[in-house]
Amino acid sequence: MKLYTSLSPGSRLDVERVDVALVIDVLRATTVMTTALAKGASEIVTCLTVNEAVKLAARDRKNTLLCGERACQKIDGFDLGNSPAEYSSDRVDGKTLVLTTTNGTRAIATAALARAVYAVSFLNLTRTAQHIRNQKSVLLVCAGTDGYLTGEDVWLAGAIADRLTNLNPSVESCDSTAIVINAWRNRFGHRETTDSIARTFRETRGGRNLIRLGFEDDLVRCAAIDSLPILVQRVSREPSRFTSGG
Ligand SMILES: O=C(O)[C@H](CS(=O)(=O)O)OP(=O)(O)O
Repeated sequence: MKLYTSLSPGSRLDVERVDVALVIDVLRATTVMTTALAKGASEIVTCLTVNEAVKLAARDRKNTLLCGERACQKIDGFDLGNSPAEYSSDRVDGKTLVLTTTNGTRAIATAALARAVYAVSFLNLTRTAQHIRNQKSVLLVCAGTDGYLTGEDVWLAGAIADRLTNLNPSVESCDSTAIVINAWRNRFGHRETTDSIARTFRETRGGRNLIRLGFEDDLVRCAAIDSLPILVQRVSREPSRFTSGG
C-alpha cells in the first residue's frame, strides 16, 4: 500500500489517483457523521453551502434533518448543530441528515474524485483501518480549520497510519505520513486513551476554539477512541451520500 497524507487544505492532492480517501475532521464534522450513523441515521448527505442544504432537505422535509454549523454554532433554521451530543438515537433514528460545515464538508468535496471515500474519526479509527488495510493506495485528507493545519486532525492521521502500518507490512509512507506516524508514536507510545487524546486537543487550534466557545465537553466525545466501530462510507457522489457500512 502507498499511504499519502495531506496535512492541511492547501496541500496538493492527487486524489483521482488513489483507491481510497479517508477524510478527517476530528473537531467535529467526521465525529458527528460517525455518531449520527451509529445512532441510526439512515444516511448523511454532505453539502458545501447552506442554500444547497436547505434545497436538498426541502425534497422530504418530514424525514430529513438539517444539520451543521457556521462559526461553530448551529445555523439559523437548522435542526441540529455540530456537536456529537446532539445526535442521539431519539433525534436521528431513521432520518436522512443533510450536513454542511465550515471545513469538514469542504474536505469531503475536495476528496470527491477518489474511487472510494470514508469519513473517519477517533470513534471508528480501528474499524476503518481494518476495512481498507489491503488497498493499493490511500490518501489521508486532514480538513484543517479555515485553511490552517489543525493538530487534532494530524493526530488522527498519525493514529490511522500507525494502525495501517501494523496491519499491512507493505505500507510505503510519503514524507508527511512518516512524520505523523512518528509524532503519534512518540506522543502516545501505544498507550493512548480517550483522556490522553482529549488532553492533546486542548493544545490544538480546533480544540482551543471549542473551549473558547463553551464546547469543552465535546473534546472528550471526539476523543472516544474505537467507541463506535462502524464504517462511514460514501455510497454516491453529487451529492455525496454516506451510509454506515456495518
Ligand atoms: O472549524 C469550524 O468552523 C468548524 C468547527 S466545529 O466543528 O464547529 O467545531 O467546523 P468543521 O467543519 O466541523 O471543522
